[in-house]
Amino acid sequence: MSGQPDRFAILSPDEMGSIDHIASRFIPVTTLMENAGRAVAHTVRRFTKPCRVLVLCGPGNNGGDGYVAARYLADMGWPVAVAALVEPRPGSDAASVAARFHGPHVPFAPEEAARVDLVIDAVFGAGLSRDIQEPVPSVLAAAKRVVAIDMPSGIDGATGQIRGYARPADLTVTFFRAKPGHLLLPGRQYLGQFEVRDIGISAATLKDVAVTTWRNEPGLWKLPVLGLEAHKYSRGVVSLCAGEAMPGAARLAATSARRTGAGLVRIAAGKAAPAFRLGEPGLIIDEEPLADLLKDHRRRTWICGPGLLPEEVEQVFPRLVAADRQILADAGAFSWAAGAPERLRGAAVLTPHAGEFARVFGAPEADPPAAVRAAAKKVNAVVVLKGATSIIASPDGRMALNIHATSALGTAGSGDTLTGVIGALLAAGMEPWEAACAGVWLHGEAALQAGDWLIAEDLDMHLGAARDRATRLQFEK
Ligand SMILES: NC(=O)C1=CN([C@@H]2O[C@H](COP(=O)(O)OP(=O)(O)OC[C@H]3O[C@@H](n4cnc5c(N)ncnc54)[C@H](O)[C@@H]3O)[C@@H](O)[C@H]2O)[C@@H](O)CC1
Ligand SMILES: [K+]
Repeated sequence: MSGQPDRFAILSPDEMGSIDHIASRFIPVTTLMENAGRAVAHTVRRFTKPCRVLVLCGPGNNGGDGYVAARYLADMGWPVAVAALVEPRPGSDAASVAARFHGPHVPFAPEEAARVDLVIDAVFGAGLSRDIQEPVPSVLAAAKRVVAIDMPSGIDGATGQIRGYARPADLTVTFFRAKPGHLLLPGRQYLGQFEVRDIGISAATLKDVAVTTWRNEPGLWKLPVLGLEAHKYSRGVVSLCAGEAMPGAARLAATSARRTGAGLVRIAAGKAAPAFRLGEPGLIIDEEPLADLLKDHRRRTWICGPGLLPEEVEQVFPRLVAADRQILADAGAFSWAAGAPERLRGAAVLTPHAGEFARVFGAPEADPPAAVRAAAKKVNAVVVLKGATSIIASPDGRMALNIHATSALGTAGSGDTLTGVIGALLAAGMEPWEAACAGVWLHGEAALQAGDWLIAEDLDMHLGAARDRATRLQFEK
């Protein structure tokens, strides 16, 4: 796809399979496997002092990596045995590396796993194609410590979902690039320490697969620069629709938009104006009818939803669409569009949390990334599914996964703050998917700085420092 940096690429197991296939034109699969197994052995050596190891090997190439790791550890003098769930298919690459392990083979049984200090899980990786079954769960459960190769067996690399059973690992070593299942929950919680190791595959191979998914980091996007001639209109005007019921939500969004560099933030409050007049002196409150406010074409970006009741959204959202405004929809907009996602067509960005997403589009079930991508296509808008791992999907197919955040963001009002942050970046002229990605990262960084007991208002005070950090990081290679 477009020019997003390769270093942030995330590859689905199928895409990784294509990369392996392309790489194997230049490097034999057995060499890739050799590199993978050696990388695991070296990572294990750094992870723990020498101890008794059992390597659990499955029938495919993940098992192949396991046989190689076993040989390297044995060569280092560690006591190592292998237990094969199923022997690799004769003539396969895995069979060829398995033949080079000359140490002991023991039964694939819980007693064997319990006897050793460390189990290396090379049962299934990218090839996991169905729920795992006994004896795999009992054997993994009996282990004292586990190092997983590529992915803890049972975690779906594409979705992070558990296929039947998974045992949390203490260390997971994957190759070349992370997979979605490493970032998405619950998979992310099963990795322990996580390492991505080079196995000799060139980044140039990424050009041959259409990468569509990236880790959300500065450099995936770049923040607007404050030019010498900047003025409040060039920096961007953010307008918010507000109501009487929950003025706090609109104020939080307005303040964070101001703290994210918006030149001017105005609240279209109508009858609710008195509720806002005693607020921050730098906020402009408009009482005029929306139709009059929309005559001002400098007011391009509108936030619609925080603090609004569904019937209030009904009054304003269609008019904003008719006036061809750039709309960021949140909160009340999702109650208004419950079960009717087509109502949100015309918005540029939607920022639902899981409950709101389910209300509008249905629950994402077993494949959240696919569900968010489908939702973005359906409404032709960028959709941010907010959560511990936020998923940011564009209707053109690009998707970013954000883990740069903290669960301390699970506090009232932090979603309104995010809306303001993204609104300001939109108003500054960032392309919607990039604005959404940057907003989610800045919001996460502000929260990391604010600490575990943050309240939504605290985030504002850290947005400037979050911006500085993003600006530094976005030019790193
Ligand atoms: N293809 C390559 O060039 C390379 C692959 N690598 C490794 O190879 C792995 C992928 O290898 P494979 O594609 O062979 O896949 P796996 O080794 O993950 O598993 C595939 C095998 O497991 C079986 N299987 C899948 N789910 C099962 C279940 N629930 N119960 C029982 N059997 C099940 C399949 O029928 C197949 O025989 C990666 O995870 C990585 O560790 C590395 O060696 C680097 C090079
Ligand atoms: K594994």
